[in-house]
Amino acid sequence: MQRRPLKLRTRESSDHKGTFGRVLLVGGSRGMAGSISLSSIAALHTGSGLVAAAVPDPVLETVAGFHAALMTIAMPAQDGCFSVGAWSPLKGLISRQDAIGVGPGMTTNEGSVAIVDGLLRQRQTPVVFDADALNVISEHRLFDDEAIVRTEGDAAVVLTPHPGELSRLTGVPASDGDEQLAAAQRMADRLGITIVVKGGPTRVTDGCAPDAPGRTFVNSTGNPAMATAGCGDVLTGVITSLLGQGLSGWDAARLGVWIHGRAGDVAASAISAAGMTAAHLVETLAIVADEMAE
Ligand SMILES: NC(=O)C1=CN([C@@H]2O[C@H](COP(=O)(O)OP(=O)(O)OC[C@H]3O[C@@H](n4cnc5c(N)ncnc54)[C@H](O)[C@@H]3O)[C@@H](O)[C@H]2O)[C@@H](O)CC1
Ligand SMILES: Nc1ncnc2c1ncn2[C@@H]1O[C@H](COP(=O)(O)OP(=O)(O)O)[C@@H](O)[C@H]1O
Ligand SMILES: [Mg+2]
Repeated sequence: MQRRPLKLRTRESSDHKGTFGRVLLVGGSRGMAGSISLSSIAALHTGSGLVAAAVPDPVLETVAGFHAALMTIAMPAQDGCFSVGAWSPLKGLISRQDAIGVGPGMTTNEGSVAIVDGLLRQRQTPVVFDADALNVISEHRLFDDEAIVRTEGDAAVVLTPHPGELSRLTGVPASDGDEQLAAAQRMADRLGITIVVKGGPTRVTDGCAPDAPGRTFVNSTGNPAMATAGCGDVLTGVITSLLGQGLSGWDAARLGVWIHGRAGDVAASAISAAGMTAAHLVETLAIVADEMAE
């Protein structure tokens, strides 16, 4: 089996939905309802017990229509996106979640800024920041504030930038892969977080182990068929699910990119490199998910 980084335990008869975590995906907007739906369904297909999507009210029915098992929570909206009034009800949901994933399809409007800033300042629930959540961090330089640095005992923070998002976060051009990884390692060490540098191959770097600064994992799965809309949104749901199942940021990110790439490899050979979409990826994820525990 291609260098799986770690192994999940197998399921037992005494297990129940709570055993596998309750997670919340936050994102979506009119025109980008699919992104947060892919993240949410990916969390279900990675084994979460309970998954809800907190979305702007106008897209709730669209998101809910993607999967009967998915719960949806309507948030205050303006022009089809989160309004600044969305942070208050969302804040009230945090303590009940085992993990949160935020960013896919949310846009970088003022409602998104309030949500991302608030999720960065809380320390009790693990959070994956992806897509427009990363763009909000870049545009408003939220990482300049030392108050968001994670220390021992704080819940995990995992970032999942593609090279374009990482370029906005670090100022290092997407064309300079090695320097982008070095900048990500420095950022992970400074902030005490985990960063998934997506691409071919994907690398994971982590600053949470005092005795192993900048530790890095190079993923051995995945392929260019995954260069298609929504495949990163799927990964957000995978890592959120594994955080919700009790894994650390380092473990959830490494195992998450590994099983995500495995699903991409199986889907590409079953469908075709050009024809595969994120919809195929998220379905194949459900088929290969047990490889995390075999
Ligand atoms: N169905 C949906 O609702 C979808 C919504 N999406 C959302 O759309 C928003 C914008 O995300 P996008 O990623 O599409 O747009 P971005 O503008 O953030 O990133 C796309 C650009 O980033 C650069 N880039 C990305 N990967 C690169 C690489 N490996 N090497 C060099 N340059 C690279 C390229 O310039 C590319 O045009 C996000 O919120 C995302 O979640 C997308 O995920 C697509 C699907
Ligand atoms: N050439 C490639 N080889 C391996 N994986 C790839 C390749 N191109 C893209 N991917 C993977 O596909 C995903 C793309 O993420 P992203 O650009 O955020 O997609 P989206 O935002 O559209 O969902 C990442 O997980 C990335 O690692
Ligand atoms: Mg993306």
